Order: sequence, then structure tokens, then C-alpha cells
Amino acid sequence: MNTGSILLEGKNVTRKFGALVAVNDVSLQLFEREIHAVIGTNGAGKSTLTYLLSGELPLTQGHVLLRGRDISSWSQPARSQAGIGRSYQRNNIFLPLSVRENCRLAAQAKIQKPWQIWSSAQHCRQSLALADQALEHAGLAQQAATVAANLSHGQKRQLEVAMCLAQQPDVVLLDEPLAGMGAEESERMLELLQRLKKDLAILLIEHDMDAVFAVADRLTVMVNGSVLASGLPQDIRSNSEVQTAYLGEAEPLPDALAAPFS
Ligand SMILES: Nc1ncnc2c1ncn2[C@@H]1O[C@H](COP(=O)(O)OP(=O)(O)OP(=O)(O)O)[C@@H](O)[C@H]1O
Repeated sequence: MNTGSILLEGKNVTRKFGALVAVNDVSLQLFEREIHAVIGTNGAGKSTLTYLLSGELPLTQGHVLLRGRDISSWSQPARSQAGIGRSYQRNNIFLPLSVRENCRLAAQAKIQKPWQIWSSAQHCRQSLALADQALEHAGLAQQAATVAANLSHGQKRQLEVAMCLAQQPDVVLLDEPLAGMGAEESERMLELLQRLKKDLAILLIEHDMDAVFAVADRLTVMVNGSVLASGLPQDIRSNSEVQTAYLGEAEPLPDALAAPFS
């Protein structure tokens, strides 16, 4: 059982798109120094949930709390300033710029006024220091001078995480950070997540079940917008409803879920 404090909480979070209830009355708690994975079939509402927590989409109903404070009406930039960072399924990188400059801009977006964002890097000691720290943390310090376009796919995903870290978040929402990665790159990213959780709370959306079960401290399973189950990995693994939800999709049972039954 996690004895840390709750950093981010969704209470009865609901989002409708017309008649479609994409996220339906979801409650979830994210503790400090924890990786909380949200898994579920395609279209279950996982990404929409992250948009609701980060403030990119308004709630239809429910509340979002950061350290116990209701931030439901706060904009995405206000939530980012308050410590909620995120990386996206889509690529968010300026490809012609160096790795360091991408991180520097991310840091500067947090510490400077938006209209000053393009000011010279030489005059931005604070943002450069944050960028270097984030690159070190994300294992990309060696690539600082590399043009982002020349990074491998896995390194680009690492850079997205580094850009998120450069904004000094307390909570990070990661949407499929392993997508499109090979085994070695995935391994590196999982090691990074394990390192990061010593200082942060991480909400992880991921389809790779073996990876999820390797790093998650807690899991929430979503089906058709609703929470089917939430708990410790061993409880989720042995939950017959979770097994049925995956089998019901006529998809092969992921190894990580099948393990205890094989
Ligand atoms: N802007 C939108 N307008 C209308 N419907 C949307 C919108 N965004 C998402 N949806 C719908 O909401 C549902 C949940 O989508 P969401 O992307 O959150 O699922 P997901 O669990 O992240 O799926 P995946 O694992 O495939 O990324 C889907 O039916 C999707 O088509």
C-alpha cells in the first residue's frame, strides 16, 4: 500500500462528445513516487482522461484536484505552472533545433512570459540550466548538441520526456511513451521511468502489457470510458473481469495478463 500523499486526483471525471461518453465517472488517485498505469482496449478513453487531467479538454462533470486543491476550472497552462507535465502520443519536437534548444524552449515556456520565448539562448541561463539538468536526467546529455531530426525514434520519445522534465513537474502524464520503440529503446525508457518515479508521480498510458506490469505500482483498467478495475498489479492480473474484457475483444491475452494462468 502506498503511504505517500495524493498528488493528483480525478473525482467522478466525465467527458461527453455529443452522445458519446468517452470518459464516464472515472475516479483515480495518483500518489507521489508512484507509476500508475491506465490500460484498456482501443477507444477506452485513456487519452481523453489525460487531456481532462492536464486541462486540455474541459470536464463535462467531475473534479480534478492537485494536492487536494480543486483545479477543475484551471486552464492547461495554469495546471502546467502548478506542476502537471505531460508528453503526447503525437510528436511535439522542433525537428530543426538541437536537443538542448528544444529543452531550453520547454523550460523557458514555463519560467518566462510567452512573448519572450524566442529570446537568445545566451541570455537564458536559468532555462539552459534546467534544460541540461533534464537532459542529464533523461539520459540524453550526450546528444545535447544533436539536431533533433537526427535522433532515433526512441531518442525522440526520450527528448519529449526531457522537455516535460525541463518544466520541473511534480506529476507527469505520459501517453504511450513506448509506441514504435524497439526492445532496447523500450528497456531504456522503462529504466528512465523507474528513475523518474523517485522524484515524481507518473501516470502512464501504455499498450505494451509486459512493460506496464514491469514498472507499474498500481493499475487502472478502463473499458468503454469506465473503470473496470483498479488496484495493485497482482490484483489486476488475477481479476476475472479484466481477463474477460481482453478476451471479449477476441484479442490474444497479453503475456503479462496471461502469465499467472499459463
Ligand atoms: N475530440 C473528439 N471528438 C469526438 N470523439 C472523440 C474525441 N476524442 C476522442 N473521441 C472518442 O472518445 C473515445 C475515447 O477515445 P480515446 O482516444 O480517449 O481512447 P483511448 O483509450 O486513448 O484509445 P487508444 O488506446 O486507441 O489511443 C473514442 O471513441 C474516440 O473516438
